[in-house]
Amino acid sequence: MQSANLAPPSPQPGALIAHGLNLSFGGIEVLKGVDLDLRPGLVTGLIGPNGAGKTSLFNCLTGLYRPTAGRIALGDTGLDALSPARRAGLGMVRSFQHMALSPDLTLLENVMTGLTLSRRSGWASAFLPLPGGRAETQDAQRRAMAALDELGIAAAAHLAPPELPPGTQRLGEIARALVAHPRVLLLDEPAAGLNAVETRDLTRALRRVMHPGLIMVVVEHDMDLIMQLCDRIYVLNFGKVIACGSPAAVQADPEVLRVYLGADDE
Ligand SMILES: Nc1ncnc2c1ncn2[C@@H]1O[C@H](COP(=O)(O)OP(=O)(O)OP(=O)(O)O)[C@@H](O)[C@H]1O
Repeated sequence: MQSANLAPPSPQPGALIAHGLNLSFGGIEVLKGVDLDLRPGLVTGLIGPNGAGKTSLFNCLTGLYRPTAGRIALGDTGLDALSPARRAGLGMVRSFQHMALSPDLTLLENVMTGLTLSRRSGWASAFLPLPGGRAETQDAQRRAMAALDELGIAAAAHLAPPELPPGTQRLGEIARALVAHPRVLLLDEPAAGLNAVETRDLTRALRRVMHPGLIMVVVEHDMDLIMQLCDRIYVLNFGKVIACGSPAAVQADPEVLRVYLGADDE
């Protein structure tokens, strides 16, 4: 069993690494010296009480927020000077809390929008007789259908999101995020608004789509999902990493228990 200590694991090729991240807003320190080692082939959970800094940390990784100190790298590529769009171009995809699908497109079309960045001809080619456009659209449809199939919701491909239960819509959002085969998938509260059965199905689907080249990072308050899905967990409290390790090790960590049992008087 891995121990819940803060010693940084040895670096791994292709990992998403953060070192010494600080973030402040108007003198208030939101992140304090955060180190992360997010590895390909592992699902890493990021947990902590409300306001601990989890979403802010996601925002630093994707480039939405500029840390006041520290370094972030994906494999050999330093990300610090790169815009959110450049980071997305490197294969970093993020789902936002409550990021809805478009109600005016079918589920399949929604997932196809996840390929927009990698299309050569742009969406005009889907409607105009441009050379190569039709083949590209057919390829996008094939890829989107494969993503839906992988998540077990291909039967709903031609329905519009308002016709679908929340769990299927959420899986559709995941399919849209996965369709372009990202290197890094950052999920912000994927179980928000789902019932227990939908959350269980989501957990299984996320486990199924994991592969050795994918770095999956999940911020979530649902502890069942976190404990069943994650290989490693970082626990944040007041902007600091207080524990890191396997689900079993983190659950047994006295500092984590103190924070989660409400005995934290910091
Ligand atoms: N743009 C901002 N301007 C000012 N303060 C901010 C900003 N973004 C985040 N914060 C502050 O940073 C702290 C951490 O917020 P953050 O949303 O990252 O926490 P969290 O762990 O994701 O919380 P939750 O679980 O409730 O989503 C909070 O005190 C929040 O008010």
